[in-house]
Amino acid sequence: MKPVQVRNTIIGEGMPKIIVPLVGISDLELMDEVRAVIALRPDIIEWRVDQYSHVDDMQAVHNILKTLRNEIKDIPLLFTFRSYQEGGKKKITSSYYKELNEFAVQSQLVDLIDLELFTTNNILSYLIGKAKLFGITVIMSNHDFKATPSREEIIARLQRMQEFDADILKIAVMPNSEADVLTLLQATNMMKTKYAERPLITMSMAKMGIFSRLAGELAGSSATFASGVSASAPGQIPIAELRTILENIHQYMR
Ligand SMILES: O=C1C[C@@](O)(C(=O)O)C[C@@H](O)[C@@H]1O
Repeated sequence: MKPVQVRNTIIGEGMPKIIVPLVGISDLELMDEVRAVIALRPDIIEWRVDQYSHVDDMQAVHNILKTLRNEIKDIPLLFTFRSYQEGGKKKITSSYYKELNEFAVQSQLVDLIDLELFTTNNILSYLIGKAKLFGITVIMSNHDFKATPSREEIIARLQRMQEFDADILKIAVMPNSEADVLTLLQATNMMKTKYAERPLITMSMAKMGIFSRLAGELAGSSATFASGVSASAPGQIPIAELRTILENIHQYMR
């Protein structure tokens, strides 16, 4: 597996990287939130654009994105519009999904972009092409907020992302039993050891899935999401506590 470097952060090497989301809905909230999150020293900051109340106003998105970029300086910034079907806040058309992500890629203000696997094929291929052209790292993603697919299905989805030439492959699933958490961890480890040429990010959500957010170094997930000011998905734990756990595992595991 080849690590991916984004600014000074190397994903796929050493301790799993910690990503903290921004979920503010107004400009004011986002400004307060970004300052608080920077102070928590995340490896990567994710802007969950679907949470932003002016997401359908491209000029507003552009303005706040410039401000966020100025604030966070050299910390890698991930731009994520999470679709409504996959747990996001806002319903938009597929043409606006295309427009928004294309704008982000071309803006030179973001370092990574989240593109969902289950986006219409031609839009997905188009956006990946654009991202490659502009040197933006693509995290391709899939989310199941209801259940955990079989180990084979999880691996198949991650393989499809790799076939699309995504730089990083990500899946988040919901456990309905402890065994489901182990299924996600097994799928991650099988993918990593047998098929993955690129870094993976995997998690089993909610309280039951917490182990998966800590076990990246064992199972093969190269990054994990922690909460900063607020969580963006069930099961995220505060960054300071997560970092202590990951550092202890890193120190005593090798
Ligand atoms: O895809 C993910 C993972 C996530 O859903 C989680 O479970 O931590 C949180 C989201 O903000 C992010 O875009």
